[in-house]
Amino acid sequence: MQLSLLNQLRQENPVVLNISNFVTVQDVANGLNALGASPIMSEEINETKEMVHISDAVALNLGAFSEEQVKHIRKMGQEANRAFKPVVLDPVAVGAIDYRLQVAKELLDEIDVAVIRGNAGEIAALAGADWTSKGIDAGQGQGDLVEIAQQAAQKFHTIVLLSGADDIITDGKRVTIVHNGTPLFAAHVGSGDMLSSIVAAFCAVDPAGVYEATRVAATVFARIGELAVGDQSTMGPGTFTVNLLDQLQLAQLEQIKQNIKFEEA
Ligand SMILES: Nc1ncnc2c1ncn2[C@@H]1O[C@H](COP(=O)(O)OP(=O)(O)OP(=O)(O)O)[C@@H](O)[C@H]1O
Ligand SMILES: Cc1ncsc1CCO
Ligand SMILES: [Mg+2]
Repeated sequence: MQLSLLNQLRQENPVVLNISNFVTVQDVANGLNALGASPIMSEEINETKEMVHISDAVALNLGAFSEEQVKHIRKMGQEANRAFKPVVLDPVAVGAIDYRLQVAKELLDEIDVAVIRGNAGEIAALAGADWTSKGIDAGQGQGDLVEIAQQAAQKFHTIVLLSGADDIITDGKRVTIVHNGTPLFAAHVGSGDMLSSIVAAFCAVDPAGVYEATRVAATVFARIGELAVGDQSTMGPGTFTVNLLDQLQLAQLEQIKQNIKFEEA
């Protein structure tokens, strides 16, 4: 795996344009900034073209959209397609709310999305698989998550990153499973949103290799979570959040490379 993309990202400092949600906007901005990218957020549709022009990648988060924001998201995605800037979509809670699923599918029809990053419930809903989601959380189901991720990737012609205890990255055929990470990620609302924007940052560094960029992003983020926990046996989400932000900036490639656990299929 080309983990050295992290150093390239830190050198290039790509601008990542985000449609964020009001819950996690600061996590996303500070997470990108600490890692070595340059975040910018927008809530004004009239600046879309200029915003996309100055950006290297776009992350569209469906966490708390309104009808107005959907118009903005559509325009931003289409503008990014015209400018050949990679687009990442985070389909928050589409497994729990049918209306969200419908909007997400419409956007996927209208925008050429490079990567969909969601949890099991979200990706299962997009794939049309049997699964019970719970709000923004993954929920429960019986299906094989690798197959579900592959189905979603084939259906929408994208790379899919299905995150959770294991992260599954697939283009519909190739599969990488990353075992690194910590359950404390799930105790911090916004871990997933941070990851989606970080995927966009890696895609900006290597737009020709979205699959590689996505699996590197997942691995780097998971290892940084582990470094944030360190050898402490008890840690709560408060300290984890602070340490995560620190490690996003401080963690060096050599530390990240230690103890990588992934398999390819
Ligand atoms: N139990 C776990 N063990 C290890 N890593 C985990 C676990 N749960 C989540 N993660 C990691 O947390 C990060 C966010 O993924 P997650 O699937 O929790 O996103 P999400 O459900 O969209 O989160 P949110 O919407 O609350 O921000 C990923 O890097 C994932 O690998
Ligand atoms: C809690 C929550 N509600 C809508 S978005 C969000 C943050 C996770 O994306
Ligand atoms: Mg999420």
